[in-house]
Amino acid sequence: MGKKHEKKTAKGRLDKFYWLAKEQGFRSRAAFKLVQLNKKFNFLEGARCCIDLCAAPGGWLQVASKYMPPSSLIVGVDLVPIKPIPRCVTFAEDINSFRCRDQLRNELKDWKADIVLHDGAPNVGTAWVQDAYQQAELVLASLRLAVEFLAPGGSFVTKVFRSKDYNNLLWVFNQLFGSVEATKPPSSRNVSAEIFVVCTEYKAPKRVDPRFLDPKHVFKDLDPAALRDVDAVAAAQDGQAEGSTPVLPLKGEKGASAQINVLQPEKQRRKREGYDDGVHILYSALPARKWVEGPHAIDGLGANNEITFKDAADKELLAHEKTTEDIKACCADLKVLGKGDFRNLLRWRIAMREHLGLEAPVKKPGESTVEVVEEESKEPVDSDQEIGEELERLNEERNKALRKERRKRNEARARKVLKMQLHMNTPMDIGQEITDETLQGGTEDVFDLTHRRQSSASDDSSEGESQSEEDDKSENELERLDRLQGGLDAAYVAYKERVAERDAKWRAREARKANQNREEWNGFSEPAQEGQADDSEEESEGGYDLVTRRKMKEETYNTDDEESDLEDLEHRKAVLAASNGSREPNSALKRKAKAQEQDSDDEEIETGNLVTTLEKGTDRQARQSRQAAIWFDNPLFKGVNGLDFGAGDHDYDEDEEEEGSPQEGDDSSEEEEDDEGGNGDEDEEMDSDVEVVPRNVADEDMDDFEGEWRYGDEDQDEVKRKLIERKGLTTAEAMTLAQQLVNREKTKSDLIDMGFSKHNFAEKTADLPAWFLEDEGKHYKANVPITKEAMAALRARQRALDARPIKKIAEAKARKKFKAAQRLEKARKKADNLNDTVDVSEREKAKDIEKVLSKANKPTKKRQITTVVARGPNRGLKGRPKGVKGRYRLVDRRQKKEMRAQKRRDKKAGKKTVSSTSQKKRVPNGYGGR
Ligand SMILES: C[S@@+](CC[C@H](N)C(=O)[O-])C[C@H]1O[C@@H](n2cnc3c(N)ncnc32)[C@H](O)[C@@H]1O
Repeated sequence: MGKKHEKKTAKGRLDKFYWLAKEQGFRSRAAFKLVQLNKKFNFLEGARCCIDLCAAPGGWLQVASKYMPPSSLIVGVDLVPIKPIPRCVTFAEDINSFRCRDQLRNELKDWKADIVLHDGAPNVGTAWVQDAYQQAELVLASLRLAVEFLAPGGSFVTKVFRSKDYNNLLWVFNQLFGSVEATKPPSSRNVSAEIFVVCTEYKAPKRVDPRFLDPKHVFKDLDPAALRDVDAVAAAQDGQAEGSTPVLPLKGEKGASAQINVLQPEKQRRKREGYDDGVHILYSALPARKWVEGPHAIDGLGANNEITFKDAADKELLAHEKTTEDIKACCADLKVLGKGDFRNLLRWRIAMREHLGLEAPVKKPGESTVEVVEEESKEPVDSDQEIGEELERLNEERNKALRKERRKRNEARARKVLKMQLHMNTPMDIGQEITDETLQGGTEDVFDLTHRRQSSASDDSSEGESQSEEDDKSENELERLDRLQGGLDAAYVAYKERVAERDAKWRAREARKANQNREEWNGFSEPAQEGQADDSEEESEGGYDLVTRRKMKEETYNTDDEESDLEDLEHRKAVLAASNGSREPNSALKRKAKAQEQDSDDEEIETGNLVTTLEKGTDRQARQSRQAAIWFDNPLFKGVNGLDFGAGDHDYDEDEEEEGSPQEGDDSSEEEEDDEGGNGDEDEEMDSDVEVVPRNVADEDMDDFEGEWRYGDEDQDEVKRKLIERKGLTTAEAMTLAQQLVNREKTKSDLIDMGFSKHNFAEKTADLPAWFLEDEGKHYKANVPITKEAMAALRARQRALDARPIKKIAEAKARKKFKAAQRLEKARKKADNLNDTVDVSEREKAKDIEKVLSKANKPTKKRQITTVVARGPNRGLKGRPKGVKGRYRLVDRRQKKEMRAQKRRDKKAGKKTVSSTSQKKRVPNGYGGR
């Protein structure tokens, strides 16, 4: 797919910068153009006052506000109102109007602007030349304002289209600014003819010649050839005193403009030269005789609006038999003719020339009519070849249309298959009942009623309809291929189901799910008990199965309500039916289908996937309502607001609409994305890349906060940072990139560039089967190279993590450290006190301090607990036993023996002696230290 084609589609427009703008909260992708221009020229950082002309939706304003110092004045103006942007003043006005100038004066007061920005694009989409001219005029209007409001030395940044006026504009810029540089930032699409001109060092002349700012003068009277001549420009400037008007070079003789070659209009389009010089008249007529006799046949057709038959000489031609009504009509308005018409006119001209004796008829072998090659125009007109070409073109167009339609159908089918995989759809939707048969190798779609009708109809058709029959055939063939594709997809889904079902884990999961459903829908069993023939069975099935069964009994089970959970069950059944069916021989399948046609409704339900529904729209709606009524019949729903079936449906639609609905002016829907700043369609070459970025609902909410500034949201950065801090760089790829960033092997923009690759924008839906997409999803990924060092770093980090002590140990260590610090602090205070005592000699003081400090450094001794056996005088003792100091524990004899034995055993086993404190807990008889 060529780039140009890509660009035409909405998807082609949503490129890297569109997504970046969305991600970074810019209102349009155009914001990146200013970011990139500023990166190159650095005009925003030092500016205190900025005027943004044609600023809607406000991407440039956001950038200006981000890069300019906090207290700067930023004023934005556009034809359409701009949603408020923090730190920016905006108003809606035409930049050509005096009101705009007055309002700018009002906002700026006595300030002068350091920078004037202009990214304006007129409401384009007409002819290229007109669009280009309007753009050039808009540039001049912005220059007019820049000249009025810019401070000396200020900058003017403007968008210009590469048209014939481009050089003229550049010449004017050069007169007013010290430095003028044209550049195309990377974010500006290559297909767009726009280019940005950055003019710096404004000369601020005391008086500017009004002709500089007058489009009539700048674009019409300036000779581009002279402007390109540097010497001429220099000479023009040399002659000027500062502040006075430079002499504008006079326009030289205009050469004859290239006429539009009516037989090759597409070539003309590619020539972006803007206006032909000297073309001021909109309408011109050419007398028929003059055209026939003249040398420039093709040019005559391109340059004129009409061929007239006013004079007697012309009337002679008008009376000629070859001057048919068709020819007359063609001559009446040349501007509406196509290639074929022009060819007819040229043939008529040759005939007239022969009639007038200006050309001798030239006989070609095997041809009765004579075609004269027109020497003057150097345009040989070979009718056979041309007609052949024309036919070829028409065929090509038709094939293209067919291909497009087919692609659309395939896309729709792919979406349905996807929905089916997500259990959002029924296999009926993709015609699975038909494709199963097709998969068996059958050439006929036996169960396709429409096909049968078509084939029987074709039997009756007459010979005269053979062409339409052929068309039908090719259509049928396409449909058959589509169905075959659909069948393959369905078979793939069935295969996946089978594989999954073989997996024990999957079965367990499904069982759990089924149980949940039953629990959830048990409520349905209650009404079902009312006199149903197969009550017991239904009870044992639970709510879900029950409601399904009831539905099946009521009518054909063929809903396409995508939201319905009921379809899950149907889908499973259909998939299983498909997988079983695919194993049946072809004839058996046909027999089965015939039998089904005769079967009762109930049986149809069981195998109903093979029958095309004949329901009308209203019946279907009524049935769906009944289904919904049964569903919401469940007492579980009682008292739940908004679960009225109809209302629920409506709500859903509304939600969908809201999501898809365009928001306000600057916030766009898909349609708006194709517009330039919401100003209607624009010619692709004129595209100025203002892809307005739609905003999330969350973003809108954020805006509701007063003074909330979404761009560069600190909180978001903080959240991201914390996430990385918490999770760390866990993959070798991330580690590699991080290292490359640190080592300056890669820059931030390199990383952003790497993030956008073919993997982001590959068309993955068109014409591709589901199994392929799934496989692609797994394997079609960007392969980011990793380095040895990154792997080593990750491993080292993992080892360090593994070696980390457990939490309790870490806590104990921290406690120990804390206590040591406390001891030291205490000792320090003591030492200070000692130092302050006056009646002690220095030597003694030093000795005491040393003692205190050494004591503090010693680990504290564990307090000794003396164990005292309660016998003899100590038996039944109340109070402290005699001769025992410090803490003591009174135990009986047996306990003391047990403790000793335990110590011995522990020593033998090499265990640490059980501390007296922990031992204390084990005292069985409740004795404890006092
Ligand atoms: C390409 S958009 C500007 C995008 C803007 N720089 C941004 O970053 O969001 C062009 C804008 O020019 C505006 N425009 C065109 N003609 C205008 C005029 N005569 N006066 C004011 N604005 C004009 C359009 O309304 C449109 O919003």
